[in-house]
Amino acid sequence: QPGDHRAYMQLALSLAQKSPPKPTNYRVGAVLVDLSSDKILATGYTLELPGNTHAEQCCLIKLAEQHGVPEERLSEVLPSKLALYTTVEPCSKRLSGNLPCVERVLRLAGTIRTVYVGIMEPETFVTENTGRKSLQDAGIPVVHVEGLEADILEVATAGHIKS
Ligand SMILES: Nc1nc(=O)c(N)c(NC[C@H](O)[C@H](O)[C@H](O)COP(=O)(O)O)[nH]1
Ligand SMILES: [Zn+2]
Repeated sequence: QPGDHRAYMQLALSLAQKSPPKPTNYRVGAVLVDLSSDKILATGYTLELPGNTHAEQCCLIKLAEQHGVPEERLSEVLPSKLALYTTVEPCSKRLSGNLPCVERVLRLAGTIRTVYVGIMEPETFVTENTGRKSLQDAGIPVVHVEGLEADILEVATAGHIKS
């Protein structure tokens, strides 16, 4: 129901506000929800975990550690109907060269069923985020949860040098 989506996106935004501002990325929050139980399996925000980590990546790292499996084998241990909420759409390319979150989500296709996003990625670092198409081509709908765009963008870019 729309109300739930908004609540999860609002939670993701509150997580994003914990991210240390940096000029070279966005401050993003993510929540991974088990649709069968409506329980939150993991939360994450940009740079929460050591290394140049993304919000979505932090959710997956935490679950991999909890279950004692590598991230790419999470679909063997997680419930089979999950939804990922992320304030900014998953990245399809990272200037650092690290594995993009779209790839991380695609590895879990069939487990992560839907991706809910607050805004599409701005063009500051990557001019065209091709993630939405990749996900939808893999049968993972990307759904825009409306209403928080201005707040999400403000939080996401708080570390950027304002021209
Ligand atoms: N969805 C998403 N979640 C994040 O937690 C995050 N930081 C970004 N940001 C996307 C942006 O395109 C990359 O941050 C830059 O391309 C720099 O790449 P690194 O972050 O240094 O790997 N996007
Ligand atoms: Zn990412």
